[in-house]
Amino acid sequence: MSNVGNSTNIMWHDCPIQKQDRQQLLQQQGCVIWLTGLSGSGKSTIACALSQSLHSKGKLSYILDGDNIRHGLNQDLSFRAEDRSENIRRIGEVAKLFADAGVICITSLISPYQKDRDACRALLSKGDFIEVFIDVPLHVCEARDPKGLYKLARAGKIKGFTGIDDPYEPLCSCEIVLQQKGSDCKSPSDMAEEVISYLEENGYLRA
Ligand SMILES: Nc1ncnc2c1ncn2[C@@H]1O[C@H](COP(=O)(O)OS(=O)(=O)O)[C@@H](OP(=O)(O)O)[C@H]1O
Ligand SMILES: Nc1ncnc2c1ncn2[C@@H]1O[C@H](COP(=O)(O)OP(=O)(O)O)[C@@H](O)[C@H]1O
Repeated sequence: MSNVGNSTNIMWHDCPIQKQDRQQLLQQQGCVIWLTGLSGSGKSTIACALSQSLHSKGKLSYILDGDNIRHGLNQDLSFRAEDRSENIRRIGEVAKLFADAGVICITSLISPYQKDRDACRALLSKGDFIEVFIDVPLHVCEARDPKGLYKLARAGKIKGFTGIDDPYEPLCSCEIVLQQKGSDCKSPSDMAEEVISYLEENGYLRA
């Protein structure tokens, strides 16, 4: 019996069918691909391109998108620093369950704080957390502005908007950097293929 947080006298139950058995069934390695970057950097688009490419290869993936999860599980959370941290923590825990199920879980969240991303990495076994920084400069994201949110933030109609009056802490160390700089124009599917190459080279797409 143990105590975890506010839960007392609880006991972990194991099942004879484990992650390895599910991976064998799926012929892949369950893992978390953590996409992070500014609003408008391309997280959702790249997540979809990646999921489509994996699907065409017969690999099971699932996307946890920040905007979508805030429609349900995380609808009680705002964009204050502590709520963003709780958003990341919960999605990190859900992603861990997907990885344990043997699924390639793709998360698509701004996740602006290094310590929150590191805490999610620490939830998983070594190699199961693949951090991907979508390194697109603010001026490019702002020029895209597909939802008109940067315009509203610049006009002071949204307070605490990432990149404008709220921080984004770039990555110290991560597995993959996808850059969109100057004349280096990569399409979302080019970027997704960079991630696929990493997965293939590191054995994630076989049991
Ligand atoms: N204040 C503020 N700052 C940043 N983003 C905002 C804000 N308010 C609303 N939005 C919209 O919420 C989307 C980001 O949600 P996330 O859950 O990914 O954010 S976070 O990781 O908790 O920081 C983000 O989606 P993306 O553009 O896909 O990143 C925005 O559409
Ligand atoms: N590699 C890319 N090159 C050019 N435009 C892109 C690229 N990736 C995404 N976009 C465009 O940028 C905009 C923002 O993309 P989105 O995936 O919604 O970003 P995020 O989820 O990070 O907010 C969309 O209009 C999308 O079509």
